[in-house]
Amino acid sequence: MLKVTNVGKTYGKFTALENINLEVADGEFLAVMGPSGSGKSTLINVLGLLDQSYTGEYLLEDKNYKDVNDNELSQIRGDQLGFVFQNFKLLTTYNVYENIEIPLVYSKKKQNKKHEMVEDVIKKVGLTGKEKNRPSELSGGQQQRVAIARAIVNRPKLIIADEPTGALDSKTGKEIMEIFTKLNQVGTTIIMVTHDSEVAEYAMRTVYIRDGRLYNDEKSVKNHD
Ligand SMILES: Nc1ncnc2c1ncn2[C@@H]1O[C@H](COP(=O)(O)OP(=O)(O)OP(=O)(O)O)[C@@H](O)[C@H]1O
Repeated sequence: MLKVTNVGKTYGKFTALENINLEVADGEFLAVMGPSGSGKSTLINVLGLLDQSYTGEYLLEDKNYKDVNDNELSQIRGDQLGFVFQNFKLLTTYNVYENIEIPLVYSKKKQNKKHEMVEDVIKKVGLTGKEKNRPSELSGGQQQRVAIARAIVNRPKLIIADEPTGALDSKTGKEIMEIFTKLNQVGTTIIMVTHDSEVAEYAMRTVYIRDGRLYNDEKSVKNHD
């Protein structure tokens, strides 16, 4: 799915990522753990094609998008990637259906096909009957379900989730992780940032980031100190 080779990122004199090497296979479910400020979001921004100003090489499905312009990049993001964030990032004036439909707005698919795709993901995340509700009328867990439905409606190859359970109580968080597990079981590749080791257990593999460096296991992080 993707290969990161010797990637680095600086903000002025500050090194946020250093010599990152990472390969993620098709169908993997990877958790990225690390303390606050360790570089998790910075890494995810590179992987999600949201930040092009890094050094080293990042290949997504063997392609290097470093010199692609912003317009093309947002199209590639829309076609190939699905994003889920801690604070859901739903549009408050849109209802559930309209929020989920957003990634399909520029798609050339027929209207009835789009409708079918939206209804299909609404069913998958268990929100049937809530189509007309606004986000403010939903619980946190339901809002995250909307965000997941929006992330998967275009059938992306890769889902990038940044602390998807961070704003949820543990029971609701578990329900959300069960949705991710099911998506992974049907072949979706997932990269998830989390602070929570219980949440990371849903992933097949965990990598650790500390001071902008990536480690394959917790022991090697500790040995580094
Ligand atoms: N735009 C920026 N300008 C300068 N420094 C930045 C910028 N963005 C992030 N940083 C710094 O880079 C480091 C890594 O930040 P990043 O947001 O990737 O951490 P994180 O691991 O995602 O943290 P958290 O878990 O708190 O979200 C931090 O020390 C942060 O202060």
